[in-house]
Amino acid sequence: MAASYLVRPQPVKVHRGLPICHGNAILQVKLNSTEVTVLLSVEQISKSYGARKAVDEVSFKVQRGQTVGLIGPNGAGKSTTVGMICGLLRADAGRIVLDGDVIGQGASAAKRKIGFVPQDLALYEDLSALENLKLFGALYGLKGKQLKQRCDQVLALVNLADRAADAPATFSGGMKRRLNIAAALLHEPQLLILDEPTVGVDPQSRNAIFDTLEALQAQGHSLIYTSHYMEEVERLADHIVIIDHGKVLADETPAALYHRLPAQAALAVELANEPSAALLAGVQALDGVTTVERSGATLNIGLAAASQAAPVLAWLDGQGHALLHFATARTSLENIFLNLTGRSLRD
Ligand SMILES: Nc1ncnc2c1ncn2[C@@H]1O[C@H](COP(=O)(O)OP(=O)(O)OP(=O)(O)O)[C@@H](O)[C@H]1O
Repeated sequence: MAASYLVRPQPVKVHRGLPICHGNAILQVKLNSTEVTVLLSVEQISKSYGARKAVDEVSFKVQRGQTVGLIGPNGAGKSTTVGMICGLLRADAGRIVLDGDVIGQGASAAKRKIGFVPQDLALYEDLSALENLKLFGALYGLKGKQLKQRCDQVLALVNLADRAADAPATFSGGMKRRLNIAAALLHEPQLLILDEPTVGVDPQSRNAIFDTLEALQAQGHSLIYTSHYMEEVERLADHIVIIDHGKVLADETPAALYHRLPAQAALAVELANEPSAALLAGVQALDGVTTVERSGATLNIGLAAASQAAPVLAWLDGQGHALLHFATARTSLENIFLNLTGRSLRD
């Protein structure tokens, strides 16, 4: 809250959640630094559509300069949650505080601090990319030299400067999405919210979107990124909020989530012959083995630590099994949802 400050601090540059202190700017803050770095506080928000509770007492925070990944399967409540944060939907209960101001219905200064990239593209297909941006910029009250300057800056940021004169009708899905991101950045929001920005986008364009988002992160922007792909959220997010049936199941750093997984490493061993049930039971009984599955002649083994791979291989060798091939890998965070719910993130 603005009232939390003894003196409102000078603009403090942040990078990935850490304030970069200039002079004694940060010393002017009365309360502890944790409160000062919180940009968005989502506090027990709920929303029902008729009898269906889409969002059920969801809480999380976004620190300045941080990227929060909001992940959950289809229908988990992600879009409803970000819709309430943007003030597009009214929460039935709870409150949302952005930079000290409560987000409500109607136009407000607080909402101007948010840039929103919705799931459905919002572009005029037949206007040029630049004309689209000029239109959105004008809606935000930008004009003249400032509007032109911001259009050029955001086009460069999303790597579309050379396509400024072309219409989105001629763009790939990924390029349209990047133009949509550019439009959301025109008014220099403090928080950029992207709702599943890679849906319907090919892998190359997906990488171009990630490049854009990583450039924004390097500039100290704060992001909320919703997805049902764990590897996307893992790549981008400093903090991951897992949501299912409208409820928060976990709210942690990727590293902390990894620690919640029983298996930290995966070992795949291809044998000359299909392994017997007795062999599977033998592997399962070894120290550090969390899971064993058989796929044809390959054993897929979950390990509590990567260091347990060598004793498992030695044991198999000792049983007289010819090992044709083996490979180890870090376990995937994708498994955390399965671990928390017993279901897979995607059907
Ligand atoms: N306008 C609406 N009217 C009625 N029910 C809705 C409406 N919008 C969403 N829902 C329901 O609310 C729940 C949460 O939907 P929401 O779109 O927030 O989930 P999501 O996690 O964003 O899913 P997706 O990844 O499919 O977009 C779902 O059960 C959905 O069917």
